[in-house]
Amino acid sequence: MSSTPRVWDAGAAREWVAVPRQGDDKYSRGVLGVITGSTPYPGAAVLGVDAAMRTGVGMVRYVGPSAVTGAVLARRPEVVGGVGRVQAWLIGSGMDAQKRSPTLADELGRAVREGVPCVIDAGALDLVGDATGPVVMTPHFRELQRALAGHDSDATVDAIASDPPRWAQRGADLLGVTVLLKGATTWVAHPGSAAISVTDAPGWLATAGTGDVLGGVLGALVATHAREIETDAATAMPALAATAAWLHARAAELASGGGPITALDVAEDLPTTIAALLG
Ligand SMILES: NC(=O)C1=CN([C@@H]2O[C@H](COP(=O)(O)OP(=O)(O)OC[C@H]3O[C@@H](n4cnc5c(N)ncnc54)[C@H](O)[C@@H]3O)[C@@H](O)[C@H]2O)[C@@H](O)CC1
Ligand SMILES: Nc1ncnc2c1ncn2[C@@H]1O[C@H](COP(=O)(O)OP(=O)(O)O)[C@@H](O)[C@H]1O
Repeated sequence: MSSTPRVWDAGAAREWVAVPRQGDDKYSRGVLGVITGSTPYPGAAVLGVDAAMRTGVGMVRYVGPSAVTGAVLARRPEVVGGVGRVQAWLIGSGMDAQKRSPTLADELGRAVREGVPCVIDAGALDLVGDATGPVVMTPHFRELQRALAGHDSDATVDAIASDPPRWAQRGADLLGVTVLLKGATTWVAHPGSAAISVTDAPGWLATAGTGDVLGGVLGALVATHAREIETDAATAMPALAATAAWLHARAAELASGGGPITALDVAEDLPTTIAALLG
């Protein structure tokens, strides 16, 4: 489908932030399961988990190597370690698919086949086709090229960079999932729907680890909208992806104030950004 892209704005984003209701508890708000990070990239797990908690979620369950779990807990002692019931999974940030251990392959395989919504990033993008529930994948240009390599030989990095909305849509149509394509403008596409753009992120956001933060924001939004996704995933998944990119861009703007930022700065400014959005 090629209708005019929609530019996501505050009014649209406000509809997709779950505010705790009277009587909610940590489970009814939504639990996010996270399998991210690795010995070479422990920071990706810390960044994603910190961002998820600061976006607002009932609980995060983290599954990973003990050293990475230690780093996550040192930053966020609220996190619960180990597998348990979750409303959504965030997987893949800070991982290398080529170096996946059998244990990790088993954990990731179980997660994507559980039927709950999955946010799939970086080193788990090869598992998109195995998922049995709704998926939003979060590639940058090189990652989208790799994900489409077996599907469309025209999908080069240069081609994707020269027309990101077309390739986000092509990725969504070929893989049958929601695609959030990262870049200076973020493009969200879903099979059969008009694309959504998220614009005006500061260029300072182009720094290591901000994509890992975005994964955490999106994971939290997906985990706190299980009911909406079950009712109408085709509406909810792209809307939640666009809202995550919008919050991420606005938190980056707030953190930056015109100057440089780190990925953790963006995560730290998420609560103020969300409070301002909710007014
Ligand atoms: N703190 C952390 O733990 C971080 C972990 N990260 C993780 O790192 C993994 C790899 O992500 P990438 O996006 O880098 O993966 P990509 O494989 O897409 O990018 C690597 C590419 O960048 C090229 N490259 C490397 N250094 C370069 C340089 N100095 N100048 C120009 N090109 C250069 C390489 O040749 C390669 O083609 C992912 O799992 C990601 O989640 C990143 O998010 C960065 C932060
Ligand atoms: N020039 C830019 N202007 C604004 N935002 C950008 C720019 N380049 C990248 N971004 C954003 O920064 C983030 C980088 O994510 P990613 O490439 O996954 O990095 P990392 O793997 O280091 O976390 C994405 O949210 C992307 O949309």
